[in-house]
Amino acid sequence: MSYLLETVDVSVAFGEQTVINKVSLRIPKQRFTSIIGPNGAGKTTLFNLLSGQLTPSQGTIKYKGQDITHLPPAARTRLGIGRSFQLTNLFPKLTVRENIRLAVQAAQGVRFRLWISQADQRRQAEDVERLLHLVLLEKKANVLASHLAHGEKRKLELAMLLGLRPDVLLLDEPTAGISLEEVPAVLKVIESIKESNTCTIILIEHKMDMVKSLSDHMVVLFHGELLAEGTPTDMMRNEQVQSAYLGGLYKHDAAT
Ligand SMILES: Nc1ncnc2c1ncn2[C@@H]1O[C@H](COP(=O)(O)OP(=O)(O)OP(=O)(O)O)[C@@H](O)[C@H]1O
Repeated sequence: MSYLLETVDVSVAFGEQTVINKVSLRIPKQRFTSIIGPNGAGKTTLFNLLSGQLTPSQGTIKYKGQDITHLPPAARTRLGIGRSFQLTNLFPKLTVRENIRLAVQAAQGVRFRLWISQADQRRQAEDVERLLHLVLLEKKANVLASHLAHGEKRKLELAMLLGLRPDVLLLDEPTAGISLEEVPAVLKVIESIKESNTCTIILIEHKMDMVKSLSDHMVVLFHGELLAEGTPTDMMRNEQVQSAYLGGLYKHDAAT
């Protein structure tokens, strides 16, 4: 199996507290990997290491075999690592279609060109419509982003990320903060992205049940350490994982 992203013995400490402790991970290419673990396990910190918001105090991060440990976030984005940023990248006064068009144009580098060919324009328009369809926002294409419900904003954010044509998509709790009724639609969009087979997806989530049917591979973090990894079925059966979630090591409704 080929691996896209790899961490080798990566650690991070904030003051006295070691938040990620010697984590070695290999993320398989073109697969759906979920990083799960209870609150405070270190999931977001690990994402920050992958996307470049944080530099590890120890260890190495590799992307397509290249050492990216000290590359800043923008350089990683250019290499094809796309990360969702909890709705901060939307333009509220533009319509849904205009928002997606901006992302598609950025990927084609046409925003800074004075002239673009008709073929490029056509390709751009086709891309925008394809993404609108993929994230189930066709009926909202002409609505201002600021007028969307929270779950719809999440879907728009996904379309914009995909517009940038990433090789790997880092999704940080994509259903967090949205209403229960909207969760299935957002999960359906994520499933469609998976089925489109265009990129490797890494998602963090603290509720195991939410992502077990979507995931090919699961990584379980606990107290900053890699507790276990494997298929969702293996993880559901794994006694250490069960006790981390259910057996009093962690008293929360995280597994439900
Ligand atoms: N910038 C920071 N400074 C100090 N401590 C931090 C910082 N960021 C995270 N932490 C601590 O690191 C630990 C892991 O946090 P992190 O956000 O990575 O966990 P998580 O698994 O993503 O949790 P959640 O599911 O609640 O988002 C927590 O104890 C948190 O308080």
